[in-house]
Amino acid sequence: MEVARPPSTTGKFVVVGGGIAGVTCAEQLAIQFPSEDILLVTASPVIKAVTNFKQVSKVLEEFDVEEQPKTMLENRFPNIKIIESGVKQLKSKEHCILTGDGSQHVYKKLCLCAGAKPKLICEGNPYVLGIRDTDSAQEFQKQLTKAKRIMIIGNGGIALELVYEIEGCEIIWAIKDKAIGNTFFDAGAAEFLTSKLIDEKPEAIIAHKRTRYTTEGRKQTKTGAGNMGSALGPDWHEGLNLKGTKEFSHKIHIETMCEVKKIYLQEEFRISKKKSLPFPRDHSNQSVTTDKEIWPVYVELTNEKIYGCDFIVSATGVTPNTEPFLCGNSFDLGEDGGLKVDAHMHTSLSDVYAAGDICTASWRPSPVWQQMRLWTQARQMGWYAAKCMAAASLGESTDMDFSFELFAHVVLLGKYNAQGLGSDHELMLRCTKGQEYIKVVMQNGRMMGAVLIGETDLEETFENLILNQTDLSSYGEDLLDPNIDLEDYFD
Ligand SMILES: Cc1cc2nc3c(=O)[nH]c(=O)nc-3n(C[C@H](O)[C@H](O)[C@H](O)COP(=O)(O)OP(=O)(O)OC[C@H]3O[C@@H](n4cnc5c(N)ncnc54)[C@H](O)[C@@H]3O)c2cc1C
Ligand SMILES: NC(=O)C1=CN([C@@H]2O[C@H](COP(=O)(O)OP(=O)(O)OC[C@H]3O[C@@H](n4cnc5c(N)ncnc54)[C@H](OP(=O)(O)O)[C@@H]3O)[C@@H](O)[C@H]2O)C=CC1
Repeated sequence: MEVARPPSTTGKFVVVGGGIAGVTCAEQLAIQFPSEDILLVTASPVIKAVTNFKQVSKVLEEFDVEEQPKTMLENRFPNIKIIESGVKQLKSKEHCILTGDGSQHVYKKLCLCAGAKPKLICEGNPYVLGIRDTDSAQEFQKQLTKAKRIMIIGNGGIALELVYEIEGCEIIWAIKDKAIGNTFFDAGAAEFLTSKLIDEKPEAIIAHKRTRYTTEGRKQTKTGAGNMGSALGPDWHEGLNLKGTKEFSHKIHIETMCEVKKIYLQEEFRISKKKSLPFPRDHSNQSVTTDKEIWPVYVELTNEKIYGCDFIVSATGVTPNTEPFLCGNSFDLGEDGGLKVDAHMHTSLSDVYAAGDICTASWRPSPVWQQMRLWTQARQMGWYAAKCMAAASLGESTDMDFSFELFAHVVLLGKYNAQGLGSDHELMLRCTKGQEYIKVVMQNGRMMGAVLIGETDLEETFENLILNQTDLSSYGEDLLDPNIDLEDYFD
């Protein structure tokens, strides 16, 4: 009897992942090698493409991201062949990958761009949700329409956006830090934002002006059970109705400096005979009042408070999605579990590159750059990985891309939170309540980073000051004097 043999391909370049990093990498390879077939293997039926890209200044960039059917990419680049199947195994010694549909694809150079997945506070609990892709965002929306109260854990990008966006549902927001938004802002910026929480949505304040995100036919793009879609991005909640069962707009209570100690399901909680707290309206009698409502799930915090809720959102960061590639391969991994890459986006395995959320940048970074798992960096890394793969295959050398000279993301520049600068730095602030918040981080008279919230028009000037490491000691505090037009001085 004849046994059907799995299809097999041989390509010079194979890219895994249909997110920003993988698609940008495949596009660049397709441009550089128009007569070669570039194989893009992805688990999701839709891909993420960068459109309307504009270099605003040396490092600041503006672009839109579109979720598109894969045929659109193949039409734009006829030499890109997309295979919709998840990689199950990497056989790095044989230079091939095996996919879920039973095929085998041989590569000369491979770039892994399989993204990351939510790092949940508790795996396998149906009341603990993470948000990553279109499917998980829709599941969250579905649960929210039935909810009266939810708990949000985490103090990063997703939590910050959710607390502003959700309406008609009580939110208990539990954070490890003293102030909100710690991943992106310091306490001063957080206070500026908190005072606005009541009257304005953050987009108006943080001005997500550099990236826009659109989906084509969101409903038709389900990835199906078990398959991971690519990560969402700015405006991901547009088109989702983030409304609970109640009529009010926002009701948020923040519990600071605490973590989750234990999660009880309803029955476990009943047996434990512990008491849960109502939504805190009056802090003075919080300790004596108990919640009469029966909730599906209860969360005990490390500050001993217990709240019942409909479900919990674990917005507690991501873990690089390395699992399908590790078996039988001795990759060097970063502390965060990502595939370590060198200054040429090359992993520790021969001819295997990585870019985007899956990788951990392990080169010696510029003093004003750090890795953050963001869209902007996924695009830059995908583009640069393609450049390095092309150069290596042509026997040419490459210089580190300029985008890694200075960290720049929306309103944040360089070491905006004095990351890694030790105690030997100064902060200067200019804040006009409700209008602008400007912070600069100075070290030895040089600007190392900045936060610019509001219409400050200082982005380019500050970018130049940081990149050039101009000696600003003679200006002292006048640097932020609103009567001095900095642009005239330094542009
Ligand atoms: C809710 C949310 C909001 C965000 N908002 C912002 C924002 O405002 N600004 C910003 O800069 N960043 C934002 N981010 C972060 C940003 O989306 C990610 O950093 C970026 O998209 C990562 O791109 P990537 O290509 O590395 O990975 P992903 O986009 O995760 O793509 C990974 C791809 O790999 C595929 N894949 C996975 N496993 C396999 C496998 N085994 N075989 C084949 N294919 C596989 C997936 O299907 C997917 O196509 C947000 C993230 C989330 C979750
Ligand atoms: N506007 C933007 O740029 C946005 C970007 N994103 C990106 O999407 C990805 C996922 O977002 P998100 O989940 O918010 O991740 P982030 O990495 O932004 O934030 C995670 C937050 O959770 C905290 N945390 C981690 N573990 C625990 C724990 N066990 N208990 C309590 N708190 C914990 C972290 O604190 P600590 O750091 O102290 O560990 C941090 O405050 C990230 O890559 C993020 O950058 C998402 C939305 C918007």
